[in-house]
Amino acid sequence: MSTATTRVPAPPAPARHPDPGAPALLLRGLTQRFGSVTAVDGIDLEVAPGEVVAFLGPNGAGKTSTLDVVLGLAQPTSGTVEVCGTTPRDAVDRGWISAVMQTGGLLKDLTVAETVELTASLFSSHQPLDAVMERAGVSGIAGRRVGKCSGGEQQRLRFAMALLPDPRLLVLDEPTTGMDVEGRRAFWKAIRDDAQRPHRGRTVIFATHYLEEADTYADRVVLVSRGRVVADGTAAQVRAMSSGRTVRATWPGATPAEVDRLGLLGGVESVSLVGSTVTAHTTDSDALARHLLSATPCRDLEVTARGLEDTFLALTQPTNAQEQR
Ligand SMILES: Nc1ncnc2c1ncn2[C@@H]1O[C@H](COP(=O)(O)OP(=O)(O)OP(=O)(O)O)[C@@H](O)[C@H]1O
Repeated sequence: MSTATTRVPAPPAPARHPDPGAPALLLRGLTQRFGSVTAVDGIDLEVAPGEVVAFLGPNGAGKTSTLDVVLGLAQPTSGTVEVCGTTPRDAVDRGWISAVMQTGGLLKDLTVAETVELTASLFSSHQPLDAVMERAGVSGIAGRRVGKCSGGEQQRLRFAMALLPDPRLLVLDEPTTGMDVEGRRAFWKAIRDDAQRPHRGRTVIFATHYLEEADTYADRVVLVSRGRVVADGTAAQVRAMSSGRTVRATWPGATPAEVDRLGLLGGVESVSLVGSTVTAHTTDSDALARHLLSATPCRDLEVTARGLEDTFLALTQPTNAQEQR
């Protein structure tokens, strides 16, 4: 009988760095259903290395369901996800992706430094502890017990823990919920300073329902509603998606019927009357302003570009037809 043995090739050594040409994140047709609820409804998204992306949407838009799949915490119903060119699980194992979640993961009797040290012991290799604490802005509170740290300090500590493997992709799920203004500012300063360090190329994706956070801290805003991407671009581009302007004026003694008739003018999308203030959204503000100043007793006329908030509402609020479904 032959005793020939079959040589089994050794598994390839783990790559220490992701393929530089691979997107930091690639979602194709990502769908997540929970029973009859479609939480994520076919999301396609490609994020390049180094981008800071806000995943913005109202409650229940599907942000957490998407990020859970990206982090390998859940399997999608259908569609594909690649993190740095590999599967989420593999990316987690290699330390290429890590997360700052809203809650959990902290023991309140340990100090900040002990927490970072304990977390570091779980990695086969990690960044120097002093360096991650410095970058996350917790060096000054190294000896403080976690239970005595404010919400913002605890989030910066989670950030320090997430930096230990020096991840290429950092995922933050509504990281500043419940923080005061100063805590939010300090947290975002630490995140931005880290992302802007030369040659790091760290990609950051953060879920938020704070418009101002998306506007201020993200290079790119991906607006999601009902499990779908409804806008994608810089904050300025997303704002411009709901074209048009807001025209506001004081109309003493206006009747609802008179104000409703403004809706018949070309370009007027909506009009409302509160007290004697008329507010209209229109794609032709010149024509509406001319009409208000010449054919009505309106005064104190104001024309403003739509804000991100108007766009957010316009793109995420259900239409009547959707409400009736
Ligand atoms: N495990 C689950 N079982 C059933 N339904 C779920 C589950 N997880 C999420 N959902 C539903 O899926 C939808 C999307 O939820 P998800 O938490 O992803 O939204 P979100 O944008 O993160 O919202 P929030 O900002 O409130 O956290 C919601 O309708 C939610 O109730």
